[in-house]
Amino acid sequence: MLLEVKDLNAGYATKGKKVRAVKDVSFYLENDDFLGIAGESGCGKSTLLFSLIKLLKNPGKIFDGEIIFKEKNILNLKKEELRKLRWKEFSLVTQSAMNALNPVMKIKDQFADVIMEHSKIKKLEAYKMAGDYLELVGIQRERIESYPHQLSGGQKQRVAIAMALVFSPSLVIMDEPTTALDVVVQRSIMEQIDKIRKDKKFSIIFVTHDISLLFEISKRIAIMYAGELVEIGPTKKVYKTPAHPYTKGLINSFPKLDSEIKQYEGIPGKIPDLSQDIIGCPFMERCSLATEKCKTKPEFKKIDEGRWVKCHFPL
Ligand SMILES: Nc1ncnc2c1ncn2[C@@H]1O[C@H](COP(=O)(O)OP(=O)(O)OP(=O)(O)O)[C@@H](O)[C@H]1O
Repeated sequence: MLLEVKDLNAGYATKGKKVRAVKDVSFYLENDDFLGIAGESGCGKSTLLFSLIKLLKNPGKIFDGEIIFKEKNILNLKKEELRKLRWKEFSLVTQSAMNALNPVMKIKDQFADVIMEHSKIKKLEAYKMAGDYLELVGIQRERIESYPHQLSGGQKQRVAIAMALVFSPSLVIMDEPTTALDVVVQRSIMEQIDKIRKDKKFSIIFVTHDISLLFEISKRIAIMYAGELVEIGPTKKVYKTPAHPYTKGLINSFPKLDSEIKQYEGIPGKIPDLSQDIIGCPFMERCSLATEKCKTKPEFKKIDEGRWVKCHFPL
């Protein structure tokens, strides 16, 4: 087991208001796994990702729970211990990663900075690694001599991804890594990342608004609703036989590549206010199958091998 998350609660406490963006979330991640996280805007996906590697920024806070990464509870680690794990054991790629590149430094020196700060590797070797990793993500190695402004947006984002992979971490967290790019470039980058992942056998947790890409490319999928994890399982099975009514609604709300049907339905209603206490199932107000029982909180229960759902009446 690479990562185990137990009853994680996180969110934002400001001016007497507490937003519970991640509520009692539990799941695990194996080595060589590719977990996609789906859910509507504001359901807590980014808060969850940043909590996992303790990078939640103020006023964000982890309230309680456990995050066990390679048998260590991340939440008990001191700053210095955590710093040693970053880049080497886990790394992060965000939508704006490419903007974090220094405009007045050649790509090779940006690699060298990261590599030399976290290892005893010397400059020339770091330059060679920069070239190797650029090639890995589909950029000619000569481009290590370029400055960021000489690269396209897609290339810059590939550079940021290459940097996140340079120490072969076991876990790469990706929060909308390709959203700033056009759809064709997005797909091609994600397909390439998955190829590298399979080859090097690391794990990815991935968030994107492109739900069809998420369903196509991930091995397992987690569905979040109003801060809660409502379903998790192998992607193909979840797609074919969604167990939570919200998952079914979400699948019906995006166009399918394999279908003639051009019309797709949205889910009426909106996600509840996360600063209010939610009693019972958070999806109850929008669910056509809801009964009196849904006023009580459903448990996250196992329904099949590797599949869990939080619903009193799974489909
Ligand atoms: N700095 C903050 N202060 C207060 N509340 C916040 C802050 N950042 C996020 N939130 C709230 O936390 C909840 C979850 O936000 P989060 O960004 O994790 O969701 P998300 O699913 O990643 O959304 P999106 O898909 O739009 O990125 C939302 O209700 C959001 O308004």
